[in-house]
Amino acid sequence: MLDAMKVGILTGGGDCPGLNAVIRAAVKTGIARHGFEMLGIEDAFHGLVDLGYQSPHGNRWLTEMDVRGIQTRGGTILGTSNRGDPFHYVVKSESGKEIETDISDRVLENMHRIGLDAIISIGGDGSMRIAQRFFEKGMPIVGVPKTIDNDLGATDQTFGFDTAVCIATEAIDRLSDTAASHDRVMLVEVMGRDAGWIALHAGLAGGADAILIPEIPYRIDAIAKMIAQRSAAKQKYSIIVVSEGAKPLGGDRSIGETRAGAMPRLMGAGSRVAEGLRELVSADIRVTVLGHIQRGGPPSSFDRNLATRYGRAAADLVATKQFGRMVALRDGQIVTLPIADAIAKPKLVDPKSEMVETARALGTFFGDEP
Ligand SMILES: Nc1ncnc2c1ncn2[C@@H]1O[C@H](COP(=O)(O)OP(=O)(O)OP(=O)(O)O)[C@@H](O)[C@H]1O
Ligand SMILES: O=P(O)(O)OC[C@H]1O[C@](O)(CO)[C@@H](O)[C@@H]1O
Ligand SMILES: [Mg+2]
Repeated sequence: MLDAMKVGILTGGGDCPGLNAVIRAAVKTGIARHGFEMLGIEDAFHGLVDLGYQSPHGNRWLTEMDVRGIQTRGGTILGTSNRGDPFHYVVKSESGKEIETDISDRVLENMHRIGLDAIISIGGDGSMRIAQRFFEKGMPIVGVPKTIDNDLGATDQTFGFDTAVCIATEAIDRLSDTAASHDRVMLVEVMGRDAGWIALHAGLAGGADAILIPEIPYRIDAIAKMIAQRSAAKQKYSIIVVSEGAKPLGGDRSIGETRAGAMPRLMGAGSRVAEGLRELVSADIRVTVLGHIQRGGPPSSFDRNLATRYGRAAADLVATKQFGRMVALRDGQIVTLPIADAIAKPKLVDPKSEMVETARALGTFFGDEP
């Protein structure tokens, strides 16, 4: 009899609703259909950088019991990391300075030491870039696209996005009540990095008066004019959704902290718009930053099902040894394609898209008109 395939599964990048549903589907399909032994790797690649890594569980063999019912839970039972790319691993030099180094060979050695035959990597653009580099170094790896940002190419949607949009929409609904009651300008800052997907979808669903996305740089005087026009038309309040990556025309994103081995943190886009507006309008202005609320909690049924379909398809990809490929959603169907295609270019909002045009048709302002 052939030995069972040993398959490692890990989650990388920021957590997002639906990760546990992928893990459950891949583990159940892997064990029951393909006879795999499934190793849960802790905190993205950290569990393969150091086989003694425990934070707090360490790597562990997963049974069907371990994944029972977890599709309803946010977060990831495996833990994750958005700092720890093995090709740019951060270590402390003798002087205490943080420096980046390539420890990818160690990850491959450790993988062979445990006897793993394949890896399922669940992650966003950052994780897929890492997966592609490992594939090019000979690692048998398949990808599953996740991220609330929905910025990964080659798939119509990543799981987690739908839940994040639902949370942001609910927040806009709630803030609209206060805005209307107090005649205020309410700014809602949402996540999404350099893509305006969450802002666009939640803003349209919540009937926002303005949506500021990275793909359409804004002019603060134009937003002030919109507020004045609304006020003159007896609409004394305004809801403005601001992507964390939004930027003024000719300006740059609002960046907070930068740390070695991690993407720069986007911070302060909403406050920056508020500060600009305070100089131009007399209305009372408040800023709400939704932050990580968008990433936690139970996934929507759409995300659970998408994640479940992805997890099953990823296990099937491993069983048929189709490495270097990622599962994706295309026109409602689960398909597979090279990971390289998914990372070729980020998926951004097209300012001329039907959805933007629909919002404009309803009077939504994008901050770009005189
Ligand atoms: N699988 C991983 N293992 C270790 N580090 C990772 C992994 N994935 C991403 N990182 C680190 O996190 C950084 C940020 O990645 P990024 O935040 O883009 O994650 P992602 O996978 O795209 O998911 P998301 O965008 O949803 O957070 C990467 O540049 C890398 O340093
Ligand atoms: O959890 P962290 O490290 O603050 O990362 C926040 C970033 O991760 C995401 O939530 C997902 O990529 C982005 O929308 C956001 O910019
Ligand atoms: Mg990303």
